[in-house]
Amino acid sequence: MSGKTVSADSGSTFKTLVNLWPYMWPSERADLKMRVVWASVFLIASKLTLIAVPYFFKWATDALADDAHSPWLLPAFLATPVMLVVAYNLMRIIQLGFNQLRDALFARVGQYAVRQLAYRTFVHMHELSLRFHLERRTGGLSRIIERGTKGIETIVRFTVLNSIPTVLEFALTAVIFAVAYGWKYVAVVAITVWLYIWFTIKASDWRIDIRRDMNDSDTDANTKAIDSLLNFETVKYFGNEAMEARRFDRAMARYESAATRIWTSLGWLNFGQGVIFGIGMMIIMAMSAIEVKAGTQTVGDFVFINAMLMQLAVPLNFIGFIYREIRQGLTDIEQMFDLLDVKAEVIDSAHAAPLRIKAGKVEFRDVQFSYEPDRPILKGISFEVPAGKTVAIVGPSGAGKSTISRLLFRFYDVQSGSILIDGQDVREVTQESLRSSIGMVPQDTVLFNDTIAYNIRYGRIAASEEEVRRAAELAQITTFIEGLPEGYEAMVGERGLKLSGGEKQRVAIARTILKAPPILILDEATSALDTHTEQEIQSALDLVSRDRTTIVIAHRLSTVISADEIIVLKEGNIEERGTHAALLAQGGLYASMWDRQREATEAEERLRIARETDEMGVIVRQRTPEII
Ligand SMILES: Nc1ncnc2c1ncn2[C@@H]1O[C@H](COP(=O)(O)OP(=O)(O)OP(=O)(O)O)[C@@H](O)[C@H]1O
Repeated sequence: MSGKTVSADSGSTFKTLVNLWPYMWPSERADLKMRVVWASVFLIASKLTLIAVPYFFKWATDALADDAHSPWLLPAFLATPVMLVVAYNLMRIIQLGFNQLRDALFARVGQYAVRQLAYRTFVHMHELSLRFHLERRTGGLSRIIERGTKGIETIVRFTVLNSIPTVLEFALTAVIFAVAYGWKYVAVVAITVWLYIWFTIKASDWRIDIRRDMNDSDTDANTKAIDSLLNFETVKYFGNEAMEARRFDRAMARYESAATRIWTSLGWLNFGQGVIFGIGMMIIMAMSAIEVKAGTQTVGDFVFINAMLMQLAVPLNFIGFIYREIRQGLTDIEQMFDLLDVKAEVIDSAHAAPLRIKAGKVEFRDVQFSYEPDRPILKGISFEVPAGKTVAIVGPSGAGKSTISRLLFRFYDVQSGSILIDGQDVREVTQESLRSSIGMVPQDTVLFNDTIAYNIRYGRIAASEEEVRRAAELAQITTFIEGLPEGYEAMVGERGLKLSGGEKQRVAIARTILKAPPILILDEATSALDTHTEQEIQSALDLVSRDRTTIVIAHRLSTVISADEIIVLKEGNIEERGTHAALLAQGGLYASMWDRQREATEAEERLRIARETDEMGVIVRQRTPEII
C-alpha cells in the first residue's frame, strides 16, 4: 500500500470516526450517556481485578513453596495457601462479573446506534431523487445498508469493549513489571507486543484486501441473483435459466476463491503470531528462571510473570481479528456514510411554502429538459390545463410524454422554463405539499407485497374500511376481490405479481380515488387492459377525473376523444394541439395516428370475429356426426 493511500485512508477513517461519535455518545439520550459512563467504570474495575489475579497466584505459590517472601499487602490469616487459592479464584469470578456488567450496560448503546443509523439511512434513501434510484442497483444498495449497520455495531463493540481495555491492560502490566522487576522486563514485553501488533496489522491489511475482493464478489453475486429473480418471468420467456445460473456461478466462483484465500491466510497469521509471542515468552521466562536460581526472585515471581504474560496473550490473540473487524467495520460504515452524503438532486428551497391549491390550474411555460446533458427530451414546451379540465398528451413512443408527468411531480427539475400550479412554481413549494396534491395512475403499477386492502389504503392511510370498499367499487375491482377466498386480505405477491396487469391498474385507480387529489395524472392508465375492460373502467376514470384537473398520457387515442385539449408531442416539441375533431380535420400527425389505430382496431376486431366464427365452425364440424 502506498503512503498516499495510507494517508487518504486514515483521513477517511478519521472522518468516519467523527461521523460515528454522535452515535456512541448520543447527546439526546442522557440515560445512554449514563450507561457509557458506568460501562467505563466497570471496564476499569475489571482490568484492576484482572491484574490482581496473578498476584494471588504468586502468593499462593510462594506460600506453598514456603518461601520467605510473604505478601506484604495481606493480613496473616489470609496468607495461608488455601485462603490464597480461594481468593485467586474469587478474583477471577469477580473480574468476569465486571466484564459482563460492562457488556450488558453497553449493549443498549450499541443497538441504539444501529437503529439510529439504519433509520437515518432509510429516510435518506427516500429523500434521494428518482435518478439515484434508477441508477443504483437495489441488491447492492441493500447490502451496503445491511453491512453498514452491522459495521457500526462492530466498531462500537470492539473499540469500547476490546481495544481500549487491552491498551489499559498493557499499560498496567508495563507499570507492574517496571516497578517489580526492572526495565529489562518491560523492554522485552514491549518489543514482543510491538512486533506482535506490527505483524498482525501487516498480515491483516493483506487479508483485508482479500476480504474486500470477497465482499465485492459477494455483492456482485447477490445483485445478479436479485436482478435475475426480479426478472423471473423474462428469464422464463427466453429460456435463459442456464445462462442466468452460469452468470451467478461465475460471480460465486470469485467468491469461492477469495473465501478460500481468507482461510489459508488466517493460518499464516495465527502461526506468525504464535512464533513472535512464543519467542518473547521464552526470553522473559529464561530471564526469570536465571534470577530464581540466583535467589533474586522467588518461584512465585516466576509463576507471576508467566501468568501475567498468559493473561496478556488473551486479548492479543484477538487483536488481529479485532483490527480486521474494526477496519472492515470502518470500510462498511464509510460506504454507508458515503451514501448518506449523496445529496438529493431535488430539494425544497429555503423559502419553500406549502402549495396552496385554489382551482388547480397547471401550466408548463417554455419547459426545456434533458436527463443527460447532450440529449434534449423536451425542447420548450408550453401548455395549460385549466382548472377542472382534461388535457391529453399523445405522441409516438419516446416523445417525452411520461417525462411531463415526472416533471410535474418534480422528480427532476427543468433546465429552463417553469411549471406552475395555480401560479406557484413547483420549485418554490414543498415537495410534500406538491405530491400530496397530485394523484397518479402510473403506466406500470407496482404493488407492495401485502394485502389488497393495504395496497388500496396506501392512497390514504387513515381511510376507513368502508372508504376502502367504496374506492374499490368505483375502480370496479370489487367483483375480482370478492371472488378471492381471502377477499381484501389476499396477498398480492412480490411487486403485485399475483395480479394481472388490469387488476393491478384498478388497485392503482382505487388508491388514487382514495387519495382524492385536486390534480390527476393518468399515465396510459388503461394500457394494460383489453378494449372491453378499458371501456368498463374508462367510466370509472371519467368519474375520478370529473371536476379535477387531469392530464391523460395516452397511446390509445380512443381514451382521449373527450379531452378538452389534445397535445400531440413529437421529438420533444408540440407538433399539434386542439380538440379531437379539430385535429382530425387538420389531417396532420394526430389524424394519421388515429387512422392507423382505427385500422389496427378494426383488424383486431375482424380477427376476433373470424376466430370466433372459426371456433364455431370447428365446434359445428366436430359435432355434426353426432347430430346426424
Ligand atoms: N431516467 C432516464 N434517463 C435517461 N433517459 C431517459 C430516462 N427516462 C426516460 N428517458 C428517455 O427520455 C425519452 C422520453 O421518455 P418518456 O418516458 O417521457 O417517453 P414517452 O413518450 O412516455 O414514451 P412511451 O410512450 O414509450 O412511454 C426516451 O427516449 C427515454 O429513453
